[in-house]
Amino acid sequence: MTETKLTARNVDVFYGPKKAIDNVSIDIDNGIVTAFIGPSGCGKSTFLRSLNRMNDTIAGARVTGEILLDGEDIYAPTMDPVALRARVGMVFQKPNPFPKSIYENIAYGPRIHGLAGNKADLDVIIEQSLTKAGLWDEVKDRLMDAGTALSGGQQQRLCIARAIAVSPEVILMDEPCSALDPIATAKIEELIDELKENYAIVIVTHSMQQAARVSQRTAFFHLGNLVEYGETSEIFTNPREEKTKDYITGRYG
Ligand SMILES: Nc1ncnc2c1ncn2[C@@H]1O[C@H](COP(=O)(O)OP(=O)(O)OP(=O)(O)O)[C@@H](O)[C@H]1O
Repeated sequence: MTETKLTARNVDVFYGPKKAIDNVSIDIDNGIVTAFIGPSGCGKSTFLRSLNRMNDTIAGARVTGEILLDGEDIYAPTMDPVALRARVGMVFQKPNPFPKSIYENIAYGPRIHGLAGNKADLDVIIEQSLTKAGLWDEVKDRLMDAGTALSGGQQQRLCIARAIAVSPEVILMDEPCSALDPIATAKIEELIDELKENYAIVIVTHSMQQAARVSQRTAFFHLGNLVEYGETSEIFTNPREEKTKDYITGRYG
């Protein structure tokens, strides 16, 4: 049984006068991976960013409608966006470790959110986060090395560990494998599969094969609209909408 973690109701997103997302409503469940697919420019990243108020950081971007996290309005004036982004973490297309040690990359979040009382607590969080991200064995003997000295795939797992370190409920991933080779991609996909037990995961991907491999639900976007949303197996074998069928059979996009 899954439970709804995030609910979007009638969400529009504008960049200045231009509407990039048009009246999207969707429920995103806990314990599964939800994939956002669709042709370039259809609004996948824009909608993803609205789920943890990352669009707040873009001048001219405006979100209307309602987005609820466990029933709580994330755009309410009482919601602190920094605290929200710890609960709804994000991993980007290009791995973006801070120019600091592996240790400090993970320690930063728990420190600013007051999650560790002392160094021993922090050490535990760091080991646990790196273990969950499948990176501990590779880095345990060089935690003071620069995060940027790791391979691209390791850097992406470091960024996942950094997101995990602040105990998020949701992890948003915006094309997390697009800068990685197939082996590093396979590792991240395995990791996503393991992590889904404990989080709601949303992944934007250009790869339909990846969506089919990692997700249980798929949302197909086109020109700012959510065209179809359902079980991934249904979307890929028996889509209801003609537009979805055209996209998954490679007719455009
Ligand atoms: N910062 C911005 N300022 C103005 N317009 C933007 C901005 N970011 C995106 N857009 C526009 O909003 C629309 C949706 O873009 P978005 O990046 O969300 O699509 P996408 O489906 O994620 O695309 P891609 O798959 O190519 O990454 C596009 O028309 C894009 O040009």
